[in-house]
Amino acid sequence: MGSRLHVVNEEKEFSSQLSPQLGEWGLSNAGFNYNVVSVFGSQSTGKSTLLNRLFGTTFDVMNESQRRQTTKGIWMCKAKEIPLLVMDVEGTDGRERGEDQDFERKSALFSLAASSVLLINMWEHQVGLYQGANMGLLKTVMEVNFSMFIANSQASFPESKPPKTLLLFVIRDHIGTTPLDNLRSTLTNDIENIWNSVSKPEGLAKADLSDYFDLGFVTLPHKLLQPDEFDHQTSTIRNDYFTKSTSGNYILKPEYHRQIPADGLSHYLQTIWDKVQNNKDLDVPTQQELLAQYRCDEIAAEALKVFHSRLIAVRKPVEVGKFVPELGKVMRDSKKEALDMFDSTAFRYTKTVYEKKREELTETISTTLSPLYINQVKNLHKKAIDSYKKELHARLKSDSYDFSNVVKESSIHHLQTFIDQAKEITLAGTDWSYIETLEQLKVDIDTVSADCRSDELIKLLNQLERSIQKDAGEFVEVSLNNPDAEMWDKVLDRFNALIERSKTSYVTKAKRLNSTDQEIKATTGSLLRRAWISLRNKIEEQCSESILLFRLRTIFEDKFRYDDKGIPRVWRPTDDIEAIYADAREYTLQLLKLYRNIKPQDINNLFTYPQLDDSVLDIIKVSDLEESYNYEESLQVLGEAKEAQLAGRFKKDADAIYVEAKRSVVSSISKIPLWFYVALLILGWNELWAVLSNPLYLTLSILGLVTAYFVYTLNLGGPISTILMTVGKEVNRIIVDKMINIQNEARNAANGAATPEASSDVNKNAAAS
Ligand SMILES: Nc1nc2c(ncn2[C@@H]2O[C@H](COP(=O)(O)OP(=O)(O)OP(=O)(O)O)[C@@H](O)[C@H]2O)c(=O)[nH]1
Repeated sequence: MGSRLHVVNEEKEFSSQLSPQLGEWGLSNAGFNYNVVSVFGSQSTGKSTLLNRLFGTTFDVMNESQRRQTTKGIWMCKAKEIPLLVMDVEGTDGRERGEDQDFERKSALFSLAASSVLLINMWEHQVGLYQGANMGLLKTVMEVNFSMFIANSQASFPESKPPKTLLLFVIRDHIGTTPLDNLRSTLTNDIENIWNSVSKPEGLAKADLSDYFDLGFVTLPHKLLQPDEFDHQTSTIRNDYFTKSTSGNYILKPEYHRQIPADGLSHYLQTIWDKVQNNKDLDVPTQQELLAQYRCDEIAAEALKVFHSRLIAVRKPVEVGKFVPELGKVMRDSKKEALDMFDSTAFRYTKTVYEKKREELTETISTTLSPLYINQVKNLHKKAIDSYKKELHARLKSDSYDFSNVVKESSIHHLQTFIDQAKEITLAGTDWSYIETLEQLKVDIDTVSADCRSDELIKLLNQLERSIQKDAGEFVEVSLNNPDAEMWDKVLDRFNALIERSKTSYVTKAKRLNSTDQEIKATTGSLLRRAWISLRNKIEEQCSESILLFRLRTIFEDKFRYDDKGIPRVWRPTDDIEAIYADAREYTLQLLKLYRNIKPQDINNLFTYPQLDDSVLDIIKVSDLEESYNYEESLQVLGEAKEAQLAGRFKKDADAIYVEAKRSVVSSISKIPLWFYVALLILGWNELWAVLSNPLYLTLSILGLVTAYFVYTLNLGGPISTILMTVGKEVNRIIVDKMINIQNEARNAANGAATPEASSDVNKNAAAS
């Protein structure tokens, strides 16, 4: 607390340390709960001594032996235990500054702008003397008071009066011979005279001194001659005038306060000094307003900084399309926190400025939050649509549902949820609106419902188409495998019945999906077209070349190889194979003609479907195949060329079967006649009897017959002959080798003395041969 600050130094420069110093003194957040006191008086009149005694400050006191000026510029120190800033101003008539009277005036202006109390320090013997009693300085103070506080007061302080200043005269070395009352009256008289001589602004010519200044007078005994009394008196003044607010003499009254909040004091004094220093008009109310603007901006900036930091966590997710449930709370809390922070300090500044700046801050906050709101509303919209889709699909999966009810319930629920959540993030006092998005959501929900219904219809159509395909596949195959004149009647009859069932089922389900009659009509038409295409595909499949050829061949064989009773024919030479063959072939070729066209006997069985037109295409999408399908063309199954080709191939197959039949007759004719066996028995009777009567021959014969039987029945003829052939070859090879060896040995024996080489050559030649 003992530290002091050279607020304005000898070079008339304002200190940059005032703001931190105020913080050190614990006054930054004091608001209006502080005061400023300045002391004026001639040089070396004990001003610093007085301040140190009164307020416990640490201003330099002149060294008795040197008698040199100690206070240069303006010093500031905080009073001990009182929220009071004390300014020690360089003494008037400063000898060191010589003719620089300008500083006096500047310091007076500066002190008056900040201080609620001006202490005028003077010796008792100076009372009544114009120069010594600083009367010149007082005149300056009174004059500048007008220009500083009053000139624009109507503009700046429309409701309030300009602040008053207390001039407290401290009469030093008061011996007591002249009572204080006399001194007071002399000084009051002098001051009144000065007041009267001061040129006053227009309209204030008759203004009273007491409207702007209060006067106070205290005396102090000689410090050196009456030290105890001096101490006692300074202590009394400190308590009564500056400490005890309940005391009758207490002078730190609110009416003297300059209404500069402590947090803005540094900037305010700096500006004041700059104006004073540059000899510019010093209009305190304007300065206060400027200060208010400056400080309110500063406070708002600090509040906004904190405000932005609160939004970091939610900003990104909201921007990337994520729904942030706590956004409403975060926005409300951060806005309130910022405004509270602003209010807590800024409310002390000029009301109009404060209110305007608060409005600006509110606007900035709203502008910052607005994109978050807009994004969050978009996210809500997306969330509502996604959730609506999911719910709709889930509910439509259940076996029994009423589409219109499901849509109604679900859409009301989602719209209400959207409204509730959008309301929750709509901050009071803003013109934010979610109505446009709500309207869009309604449209989108309707679109989703329509899409969903359309999907369900398509799903239904697909299911029925598959079911028709399966059922049609079975009866088409059965009917086409047994061709007769009523083949197509059977197919179409079954198909019509199937379509009738499917149509009834479809219409029932489509009505549950809330489809309109038009939609049902259009989609039923599509179902019929698709069903016909499926049937036609199945017919195509069953009339493919291979299947049809196989079928013709089967029909032919049935007719050719089996008689009318269905018994297989064993061809005899007496049979008229050619006629049977021609008959069967003609019969089959006639049946082939049935496959040419889908042509029922009963014309009523002919299936038709509604044609596609634009009104249908407006309602449903159809495949290209369905759109371009030609019903008339689809009635033709086999083209002429294909039929001729099939007939040709069939004839070849039939011919082959015919030739086979013919061959079987020829082979049966070429068998050994019976009489040959009778002749053989008569001629070979003796040999047969010889075998039968001899047990050995009989046994061998039976064994031979049994073996032959098994070889024949098990079809072992081939393998056995292969084995026998192989064995024969092997035996042949061994015999040849043996014979060569024997020949070589015989030749060696005949030659006698043949050489080993010659012998070897012979062997090689023999081997080679
Ligand atoms: N006669 C007398 N002398 C005093 C009194 N108080 C202080 N002094 C002396 O006056 C001299 C100047 O005291 P300062 O307190 O330095 O006076 P100042 O007005 O602050 O001086 P500057 O800052 O240089 O203008 C010192 O030598 C003090 O001892 C007093 O009440 N009576």
